[in-house]
Amino acid sequence: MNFLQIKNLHITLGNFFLKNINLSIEKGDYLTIIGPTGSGKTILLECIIGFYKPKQGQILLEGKNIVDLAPCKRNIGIVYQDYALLPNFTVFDNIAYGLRKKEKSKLKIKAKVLSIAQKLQIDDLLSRFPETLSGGEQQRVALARALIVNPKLLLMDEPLSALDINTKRELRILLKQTTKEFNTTIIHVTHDLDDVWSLANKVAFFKKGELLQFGTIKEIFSQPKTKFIAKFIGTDIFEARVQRVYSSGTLLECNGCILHTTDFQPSSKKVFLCIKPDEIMIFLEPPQKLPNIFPAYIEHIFKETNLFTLHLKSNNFSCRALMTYNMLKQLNLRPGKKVFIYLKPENLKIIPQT
Ligand SMILES: Nc1ncnc2c1ncn2[C@@H]1O[C@H](COP(=O)(O)OP(=O)(O)OP(=O)(O)O)[C@@H](O)[C@H]1O
Repeated sequence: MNFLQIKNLHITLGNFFLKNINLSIEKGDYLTIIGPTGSGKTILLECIIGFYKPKQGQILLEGKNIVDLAPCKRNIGIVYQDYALLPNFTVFDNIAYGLRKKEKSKLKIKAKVLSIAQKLQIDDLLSRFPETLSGGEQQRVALARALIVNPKLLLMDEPLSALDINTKRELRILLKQTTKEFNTTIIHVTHDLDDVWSLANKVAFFKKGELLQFGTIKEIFSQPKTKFIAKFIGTDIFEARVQRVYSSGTLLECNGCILHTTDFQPSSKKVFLCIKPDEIMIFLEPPQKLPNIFPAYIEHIFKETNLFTLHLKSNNFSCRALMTYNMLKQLNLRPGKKVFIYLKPENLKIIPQT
């Protein structure tokens, strides 16, 4: 039995439809929901918590269909981007708020609040009021308030998006540690692929009310099902033709280059070739006896967060490569420099052109 199973779910809200959603997760899974704006990610969360009733379908939590259960009876917590703390309550009272409905012993409440506040490193803030806290501190309080009642399932709608990069990083670590310790099952809506990489083990991709792909993080990132998903997750896409399928892979023609990949796509001759910028290798001299080596030069180098993106141009195509600062320095890479690109056959993925 799956911990959470969503079966044939249809939701209608005004002119918007979520259509035939099917997915299931296990206890302790961390599912991130991604996709363009307006694709129905929040509506799905709010349907799971019980704010909207589906038109059709089931939401089975530990085998029990909860669609007719009042939100307060579902034992599902939710954390929003804007924290939604009670302004006239201290941090202590905000965290204790939900627990007081279940637990009457003041001593037990105090001990639980202290314990979770310590875990989330906000125990020195307990007497303060929300408006005196930073965004990162408020989000920790919101998280403590959600976790203290030990929800079966915790839903989070862009919980880190209002925070700066460093606070996001710290909170991701805390989120990972705390939810692991509590063995919380999480569904987290985000626009930030760093959240997906650092937190999730499963990913659901939505577009215009449809679940386009659902799978493990490896499946989504290494085998995106459509060109749209591949682009969204930052992969470079090229049109290619299958030349030959052989026992250990496929030979492709792409802009006049012949490429080897270990991937198969037998259903289609015309395919898209996906190259992930973090999987491109750069050499100063052409390595011997390796396939898929192309001379290129560096057009531009851009700094993005703590990595550098190199824009590379070969005779046949342009692509991007991600590098650390150390790598850039070690190879003395700069705009205009000639290099050799190595596209490892295992890293080249193909999807059909439909
Ligand atoms: N109560 C409502 N009644 C009618 N339409 C709604 C309602 N709530 C949301 N919508 C519409 O449903 C669509 C999906 O909304 P939703 O908030 O789920 O998108 P989202 O994928 O979470 O987007 P974002 O990434 O921008 O937060 C949007 O077009 C939105 O305008």
